[in-house]
Amino acid sequence: MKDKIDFQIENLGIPKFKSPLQLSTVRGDNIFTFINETDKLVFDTSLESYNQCLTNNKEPLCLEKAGPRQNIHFEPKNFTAAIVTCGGLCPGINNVIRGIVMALHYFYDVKKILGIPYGYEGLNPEMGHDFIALTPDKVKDIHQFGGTILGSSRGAQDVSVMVDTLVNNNIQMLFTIGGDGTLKGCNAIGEEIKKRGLDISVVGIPKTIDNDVDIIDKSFGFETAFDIASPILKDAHNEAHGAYNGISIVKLMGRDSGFIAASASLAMPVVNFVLVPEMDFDLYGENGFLEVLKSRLEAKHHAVIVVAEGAGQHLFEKDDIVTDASGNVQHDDIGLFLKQKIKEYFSDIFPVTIKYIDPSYIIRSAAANSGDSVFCSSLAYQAVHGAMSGKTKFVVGKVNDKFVYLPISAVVSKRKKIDLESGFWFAVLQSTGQPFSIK
Ligand SMILES: Nc1ncnc2c1ncn2[C@@H]1O[C@H](COP(=O)(O)OP(=O)(O)OP(=O)(O)O)[C@@H](O)[C@H]1O
Ligand SMILES: O=P(O)(O)OC[C@H]1O[C@](O)(CO)[C@@H](O)[C@@H]1O
Ligand SMILES: [Mg+2]
Repeated sequence: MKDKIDFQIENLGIPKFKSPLQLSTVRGDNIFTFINETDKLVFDTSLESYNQCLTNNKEPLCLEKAGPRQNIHFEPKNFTAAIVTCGGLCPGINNVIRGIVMALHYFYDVKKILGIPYGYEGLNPEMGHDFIALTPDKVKDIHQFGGTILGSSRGAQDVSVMVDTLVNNNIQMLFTIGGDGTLKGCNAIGEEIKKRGLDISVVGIPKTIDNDVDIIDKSFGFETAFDIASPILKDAHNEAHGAYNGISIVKLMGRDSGFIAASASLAMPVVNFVLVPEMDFDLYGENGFLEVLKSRLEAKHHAVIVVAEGAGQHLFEKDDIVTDASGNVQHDDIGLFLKQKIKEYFSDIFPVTIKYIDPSYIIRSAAANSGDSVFCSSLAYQAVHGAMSGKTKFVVGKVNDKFVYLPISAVVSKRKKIDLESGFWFAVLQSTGQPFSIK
C-alpha cells in the first residue's frame, strides 16, 4: 500500500547542503534521528477509516512529519531571514519570535535576521518603518512579555510590493506569525514568489486566541487566553451568588468560533449557560433562552452566562455589515444586547440583579502561560527546520498531538468551529447543565 500525500508541501528544490546539525541517522544511539521525507503520519487514525482504506484498496491520507532534515536547501550563513507578526495580539508571539531567532542563529548559523515592523505594512517601503535587527541578545528576554516586539497591523498590502521588498533586501526566508488572514497573505506572497521563480521560502506559524485555524489541534495562545478567562468566571459566579436572583454575564472573545467561551467554562465549572457562534439559539418561546434562564433562577436563584462575542448575531437586525481594515466582520455587541433583553424580560416577572463583565483584550495581551511557552518554542524550531529544508507555503502545527507540516492552503479553506455533535460540546453541556437546544 503506497501513501497518498494529499497534504503535499511544495519544495524550492532538491535540498543539496548537508545540515550542520550533528544528529543521528539510525535509531538506538540515544541521539535524535533526522526526519526522513518518507516519514509520514496517518491523518485519520480511526479504525473505521483504516478499514475503509482496506475495503476500497485506497491509500490513507498522510501528513508530513515536522523536524530537522539531513539535507537542507539553504546554505547556512549565506542568507537573510525575516519575521513578521500580523493581526490581533495573542499570548506567545514573542516566544515564537525568540525561538525562530535562536534556532536560526544557533542551529543553522544564520546571522542576519530581520524583524518586519507592524505586520505586512512593514513590507511596504512607503510606510517608512525601519526593519529591526534580531539577534539572540535582542530576543533573549522577550518571552516574558505579552504582545509582539515587532508590532502588528491589519489591512491589505500589495503582494507584489511585499515581494519586491523581500528581493531588494535579499530576504530568502519569511516567517509569518498570524491568524487565517496572515496565512492567506503568506500563501499569496508564496504564489507571487513562485510566479517570479524566486528562491524564497515562506512559512506560517498559526496564531489566534480564537483557535479557529482548521485541521490543527490548537493554535498557540488559545490555552493562555482561556486560562486567563477562567478565574474571571469564578469572580462572575461570586457576583451572581451574592444577590438573590443574581445574573452575571461574561462576554469573551471569539469572533466566529466559541472555543474560548467553551473551554474557559469547562475549566471553571460554575457556568450555567455558554452561548457560542456555532449555536442558533432563540431568546423567546417555551424553550427559548429567557424562559430557560427563568427556570434556572427559580431553582437556584443565581446564574452565570458566558457568551462568545460572535454568538447570537442572527438576533440583530442589520442594515449593513461593518468590517475592519482586513475585511473581518465586526459583530454587534451581544453582551450588552443580552443584558438589555434579560432586564426587559424580567421587569414584570421578578426582580433580578445583572452584572455585566467584558474582559475584552485582557485575555490576549498577556504573556504565554507555561503550556503555551513550551508549545511556542517547539513550533518555532519546527518552522525553522522546515524552512531550512526548502519547504515553502507551509504551516507548522500539531495534528493528533504530533508536530507536522501542512500546506497553508489546507488550513485556510475554512474556519475551525465547535462541532455541536462532538464530545467537546457534550462535555460543555454536561458541565453547565444547559439544555441541548435552546429554541
Ligand atoms: N487573502 C489575503 N491575501 C493577502 N493578504 C491577506 C489576505 N487576507 C488577509 N490578509 C492580510 O493579512 C493580515 C492579517 O489579517 P487579519 O487582520 O485578518 O488577521 P489574522 O491574521 O486573521 O489574525 P486574527 O486572528 O487576529 O484575526 C492583514 O494585513 C491582511 O490584509
Ligand atoms: O479589536 P481587534 O484588534 O481588531 O481584534 C478583535 C478580534 O481579534 C480576535 O481576538 C482574534 O485575534 C477576535 O477574537 C476578536 O474579534
Ligand atoms: Mg483572522
